[in-house]
Amino acid sequence: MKLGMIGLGKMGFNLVGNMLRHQHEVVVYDVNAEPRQQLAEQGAVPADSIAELVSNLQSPKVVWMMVPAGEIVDGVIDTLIPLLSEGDIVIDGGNSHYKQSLARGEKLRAHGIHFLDVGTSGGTDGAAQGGCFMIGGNQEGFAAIEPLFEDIAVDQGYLYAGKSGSGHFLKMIHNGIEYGMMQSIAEGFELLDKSDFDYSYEDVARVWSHGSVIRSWLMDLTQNAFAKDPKLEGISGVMQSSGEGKWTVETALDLQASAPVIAMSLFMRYRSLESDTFHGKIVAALRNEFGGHGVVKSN
Ligand SMILES: O=C(CO)[C@H](O)[C@H](O)COP(=O)(O)O
Repeated sequence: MKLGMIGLGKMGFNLVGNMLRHQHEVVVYDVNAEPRQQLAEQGAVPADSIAELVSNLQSPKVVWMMVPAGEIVDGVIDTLIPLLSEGDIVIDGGNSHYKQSLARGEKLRAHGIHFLDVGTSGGTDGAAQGGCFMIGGNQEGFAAIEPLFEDIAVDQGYLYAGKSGSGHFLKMIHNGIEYGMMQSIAEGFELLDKSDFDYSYEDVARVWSHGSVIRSWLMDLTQNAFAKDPKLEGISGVMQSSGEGKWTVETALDLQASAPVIAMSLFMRYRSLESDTFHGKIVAALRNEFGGHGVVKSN
């Protein structure tokens, strides 16, 4: 099929490569000219603007957005609306908040445009070789492009989950699980590191990756990371986050559901951004006040 891709960062770029390998025709646009040019060399049709991209498509026009979550998504949708017609399909494959996807679905529905909110997982390799897609939104729109997902997903790696928002909700929960799993793996290795035993962490990750209950892609990636740097001395322990863990915890609070592992994983990320804390000083001061316990003086 023929479709347009807006946003050629790591994920969008690799998805286009995957689509081209499966003989789909892809018209590509990004604010940066370089990835457009690189993909043109692989057979994509480069466009200099969103309007040019849309004019290169046939009805029903299918436009996939792979741009950073937030205002940029709304900006692209506002640009697309006057360029599209009833029955056309807009896909948001980024990590948007599901509530925003619900609202965007409504907005596009008012123009007769189908909207699909698609959570995309599998990292950059998955995007290039076969990813995992969690799809919400208009069922008619999904049915029209299901063959695309059959091609670009790993075997059984796509799911039409239901109404608008359900794809991005599923991806948000997936990322919450991801936080908890990564934190748990990390804590296990921290305990090994603090013990009296002398382990090769690469070997440990390898053996845990083979037949153990905790074997997983994340464990494979742990092995890869230790293979490159046996004690990870080249990187600091600052753990950034881009919002999905926070949204998962906010959702747990809204639902009055308990999600302690995911919540603590999120807070551990925040803690890693600070080298010292005011609350730490207070607890240390109080221990000193009530028990005369020693404090570490600051420089
Ligand atoms: O969606 C992803 C993986 O599934 C992205 O890599 C996302 O950035 C991960 O979340 P965070 O940046 O908060 O760790």
